[in-house]
Parts: sequence; structure tokens; C-alpha cells
Amino acid sequence: MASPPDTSKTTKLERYNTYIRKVNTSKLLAASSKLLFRLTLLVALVLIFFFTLNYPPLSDSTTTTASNHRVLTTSHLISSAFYGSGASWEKQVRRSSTPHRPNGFSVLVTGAGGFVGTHCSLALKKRGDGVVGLDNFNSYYDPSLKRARQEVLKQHDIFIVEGDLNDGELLAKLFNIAPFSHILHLAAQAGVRYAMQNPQSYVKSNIAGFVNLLEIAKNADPQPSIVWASSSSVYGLNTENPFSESHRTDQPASLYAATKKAGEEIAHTYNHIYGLSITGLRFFTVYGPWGRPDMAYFFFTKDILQGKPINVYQTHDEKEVARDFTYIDDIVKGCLGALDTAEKSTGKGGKKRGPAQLRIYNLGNKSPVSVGKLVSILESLLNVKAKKHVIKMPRNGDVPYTHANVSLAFRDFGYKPTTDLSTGLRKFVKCFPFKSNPLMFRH
Ligand SMILES: O=C(O)[C@H]1O[C@H](OP(=O)(O)OP(=O)(O)OC[C@H]2O[C@@H](n3ccc(=O)[nH]c3=O)[C@H](O)[C@@H]2O)[C@H](O)[C@@H](O)[C@H]1O
Repeated sequence: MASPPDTSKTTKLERYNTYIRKVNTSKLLAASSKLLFRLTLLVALVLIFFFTLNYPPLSDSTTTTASNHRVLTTSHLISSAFYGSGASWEKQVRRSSTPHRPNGFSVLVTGAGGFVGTHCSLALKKRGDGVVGLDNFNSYYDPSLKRARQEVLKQHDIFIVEGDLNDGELLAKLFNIAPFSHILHLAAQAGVRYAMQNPQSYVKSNIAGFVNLLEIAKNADPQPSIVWASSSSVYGLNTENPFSESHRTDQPASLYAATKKAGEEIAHTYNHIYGLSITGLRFFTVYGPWGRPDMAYFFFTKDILQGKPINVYQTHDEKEVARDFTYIDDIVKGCLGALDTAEKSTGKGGKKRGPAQLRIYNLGNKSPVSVGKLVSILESLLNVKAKKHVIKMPRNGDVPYTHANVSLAFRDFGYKPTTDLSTGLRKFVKCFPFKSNPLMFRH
């Protein structure tokens, strides 16, 4: 019978192997818990960082585009996170809003990345007022043009807060940081013809956004005085000429015009109930350097230079259409004149304490020019013959003719337009295109 195998050696070996395995497992466990701890710490730090920044809710930090789509790009998220709030953001708001002249204004300029907003912000800053901009940089037209304007403002120490008029929380916060003496409200969904494509964007900006701004203004202490952009389009189908503030404005031809007219009525309500001092300015087809690419003079210039055909509208009875084209520098003077003569609001913390100023003015050029003439001025400035298609004005909200009587604005703040269309277009063409030419602002 065979003797049983000697197992004493294998048992020892197994015990040794088990011991080694245990040691390795505990080492592994220790290493992974260290790693887990570090990872948790990192995640916690990142979370704390973002929460202390306390940027506005995501819905508000998105940009509502002209096509009513919400655009949330990486760069937007980053800019919301870094510019939405936080200590350094508040410091920038405070610094930018502080005037640098005795009795200077502190002005919140909405739509500061826009055409008129940028020019007005620079003019205010230049004379020593504090200016904070607000803009949602939507994509109704190429936002890179708005970004280029923002860059110019930045070079002049003007800070633009990136946000939407409908973001009440953000607006309230701004007023808590900076007790603005004035609001220059220029943010809007512009464009007459586009209203047929995207009606809701007009309601959202020009009505809901305006009401939201007035709600914040009425609750502010002190209440600011408000100057805002209405439009020549409110005259709609009015046939009296030249257009005076006393003429009828109850026949708007486009939804754009209807929302601006609604704004004028809403202004009346807030003035009446809350004592807000409000001045509406009816701008007449404003043009000039750094203008809006959706406007005819701008895209005509681009298309003529590129050899593309342009549509020149005429009325259905084959008359020329005409506009009281108004140069940007004249409009800036009008806006500053309105701000300078705006009386203080009389209410406090949402309660009226007495009657307050309510005004409306035309800001035009007193001198209508036909679109045909506009094209021939451009042809001679560009030295290129336009490929003109003369067509009947589509039924898209356009009106055939505008002509401003500006005697009221002249009487109350010396408004006197001084730039004719040829001179203004020469200045426009000289610095076209703008993105590559940021030094062309002369304020
Ligand atoms: O004063 C205002 O309150 C408005 O002014 C501006 O509207 P409008 O006066 O209509 O300017 P704009 O579009 O440049 O058309 C100029 C002319 O070209 C004609 N036009 C237009 C397009 C075309 O293809 N062909 C053409 O002949 C067209 O029939 C018109 O006769 C602002 O855009 C608007 O936001 C608002 O501020």
C-alpha cells in the first residue's frame, strides 16, 4: 500500500499565497479609496466654484434667437458662467455704472451691442456718465458684428451684461448693485418685414421685455427716468405729412409697428400708475457706420459690391417709395437731449407720489429721399453700377413714405439734424465693412 503524499509543504505554500493576496488587496483598496477621495474633492471644488458664481438660471442665460430657437453654445455657457454674476462681475457693473463728472448720470443702456445702443453708450461715456450695457446678443443678424461692437465698448471701459430683458432676476440684481438714474431702452426686435416670419419674437422683446423692464424700474428706489426707442412705423397708414406727434397712430401696417405702438400705450400706463418718467423717441430709418445688416442701405451696399441684383420697391400705383433716412450722429444727439431734459420719476418702491413726465418725440431728418435716389448715391460712392430690379412693394408691412416733423424735439431739447443722406452714406461707405475696422467710431 502506497504511503499518503506529504502535504505539509503545499499547505504552507497555499497559506503564504493567501497572505500575499490579502496584502495586495488591502493595498489596492487603500490606493483606490485615496483616488476616490481625491476625485470627490475635485468634483466638490468644481461644484462650489460654479455655485458661488451664482449665475442666472439656465433659461435666462440662453439667447432667444430671431428664429425663436434657443441657442446654447459652449462659448455662451462659458460667458454666462463668467459674466452672469459673482464678485468680479459685480465689481465690473459698479465700476462701469459710476459717472466721472459732477452730477453725471448712471445709465443702463439696453441693446448696447446694437447699432444705436453702441453709439449712444460711447457718447454718454465720453461726456463722463456711467454706462452699463445689457444685451442678449441674439442672432437676428450676425452676432459677430455685435461682438465687435462690444469689443469697442470694452476698449472704452463700458461693460455689457449678457442677458435678456425678460430675465427679471438679473434686472433686479443689476438695480441692487447700481442705482441707475436713467434707462436708455433700445433693446428690441427690429425690422418691419421680418415680423411676418417670426411674430412671436416681437411680442417677446417689444412687449413682454418692455413690461418686465418697467416692472423692475417701478420697484426701484430711486426710480430711474426712462428714455426708449419707439419708431416712425407707428404712423402706419397715416396720410398727413410731415408726420407730427399729434397725428393718428392707430393704423399700424406691420406687427413691428403694432408692438411699438403698444409700447407707447404701456408707457402711458406705467407713468400713470407708478409715476415713472418716460420719454418715447420715434426713430426714422436710422443709418450709419456699424449699422444693421438687415437694413436696405446696408445690404444694398454689400450686394452692389458683390455684383448681386437688388430689389428696389415702388408703390402699387408705380410711385417711388421714400424714407426720412436719419444719420446716427443726429439720433445720438436726440437721445442725449431727451435724457438731459428727462425729469425725475416721482414714485418710490412701486408707489406713485405725484404726476410724472410722459413725452413722445419724432427724431427724423425732415427730408425724405426715394429708395431710387439712395441707390444712385451708393452707386456713385462705390463707383459700381447696381443691378436694379424695380418691383412692386410686397405686402409685407412696409409703408410707402415717411417724413418727420421734428419741431417738438427742437423746442424741448434743441434737436436739429445736420447730416444729409449723401454725407451720411459717404461716412458709412468709408468704413464698410465694420468687423475688420473697429477704430472707425469717432465718439
Ligand atoms: O423708421 C423705423 O422705425 C424703421 O426703420 C427701418 O425700417 P425701414 O424704414 O423699412 O428701413 P429699411 O428696411 O432699411 O428699408 C428702407 C427702404 O428700402 C425699401 N426696400 C427695402 C428692402 C428691399 O429689398 N428693397 C427696398 O426697396 C423699403 O421699402 C424702404 O422704403 C428699420 O429697419 C426698422 O427697424 C424701424 O426702425
